[in-house]
Amino acid sequence: MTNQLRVIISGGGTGGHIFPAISIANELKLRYPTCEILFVGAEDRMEMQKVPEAGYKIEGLWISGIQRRLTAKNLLFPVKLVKSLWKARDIIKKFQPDVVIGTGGFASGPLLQMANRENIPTLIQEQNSYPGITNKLLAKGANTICTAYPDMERFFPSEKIVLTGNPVRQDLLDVSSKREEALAFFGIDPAKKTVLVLGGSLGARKINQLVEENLKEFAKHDLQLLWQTGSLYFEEYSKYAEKENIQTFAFLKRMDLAYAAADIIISRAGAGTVSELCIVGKPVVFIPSPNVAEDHQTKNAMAVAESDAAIVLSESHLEQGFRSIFFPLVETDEKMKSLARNIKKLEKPFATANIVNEVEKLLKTRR
Ligand SMILES: CC(=O)N[C@H]1[C@@H](OP(=O)(O)OP(=O)(O)OC[C@H]2O[C@@H](n3ccc(=O)[nH]c3=O)[C@H](O)[C@@H]2O)O[C@H](CO)[C@@H](O)[C@@H]1O
Repeated sequence: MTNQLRVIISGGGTGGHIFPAISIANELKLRYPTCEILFVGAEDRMEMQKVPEAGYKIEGLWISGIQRRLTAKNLLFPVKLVKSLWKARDIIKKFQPDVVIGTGGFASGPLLQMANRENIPTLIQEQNSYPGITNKLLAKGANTICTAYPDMERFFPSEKIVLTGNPVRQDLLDVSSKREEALAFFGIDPAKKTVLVLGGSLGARKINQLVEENLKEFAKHDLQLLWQTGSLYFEEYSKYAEKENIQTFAFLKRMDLAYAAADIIISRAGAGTVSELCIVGKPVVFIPSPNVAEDHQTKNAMAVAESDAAIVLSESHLEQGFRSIFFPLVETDEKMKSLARNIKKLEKPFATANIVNEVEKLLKTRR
């Protein structure tokens, strides 16, 4: 290792892989202010915008996942993979990292694969209770595997696993002190309850439809909405923002303030969001996406619900279940408070620090 620490972090495709990567980078910068950090992502995905916004350099690989159907994209996959492996090797040779960290998503595949070949130590971070395909493939070559859920020995070699929790951005750690700032930022009425609606980093069509169908009910209960539609659906739903008490967002840049303003949250159950909601400590109604591998969002949400710390509604029960559960809940202060108290007990605020401790252990082996 040279004097100046050099780290490559690779992950992306969705916010669920990008934001953990950025949190780890921020913690590294805090401990090693002069360290050089390079991100590697997939050329046309969200990380190419979010990472520079967070102040880091990123290089893109021409890579995507394999679709389950036979498509033109699939036919291109082997070509993309070979080109990405070459580019990953060039990046590694040029940047000379001391350690490479992967947070999941397709770009981390070729990058960590090449790092393994060059004998550079690698650490992977798995956010979910059911691992993504890239991390499953990379586990064999990785030195350390940081997980957020117990019992991951089913998927990964047990001697490499360290249960750390999911990294959460530093600015989300103290939302309780930001209530006033948040109300002013969104210009909302402190006398009314605020419902924050989250569809995950890409937005959720089903949740948007649910909110649209219930707009009159929200108004009847005097609730104001901060509604993250996702950029794909923003045009369709932004028209409602002309109504009083409704604000729509393609993507919320100040999640800290959105969480701080909320009295209750309706949300998808992506692993990162679940970890953040435990730290935020507010009542949550989860509507897990049924369209993810092994139904892992339901497992993420159920892990919280088992401690009486959140309500879980499956998409197939929304029509019968949502109105009869959500609106009475908003009006039952005791239940709202107990959900908030219980979810807070599940927080893991030191996950990022623990992951960087593991990175440091790997660096020592290299010295
Ligand atoms: C459809 C899909 O494949 N979802 C997966 C994806 O979810 P997704 O990309 O939605 O990821 P998460 O729920 O884990 O994290 C979302 C992140 O985006 C941030 N955020 C979200 C909305 C917004 O407007 N602003 C903002 O900053 C959240 O604060 C959070 O940090 O990755 C997760 C982690 O691997 C998985 O558990 C999910 O199943």
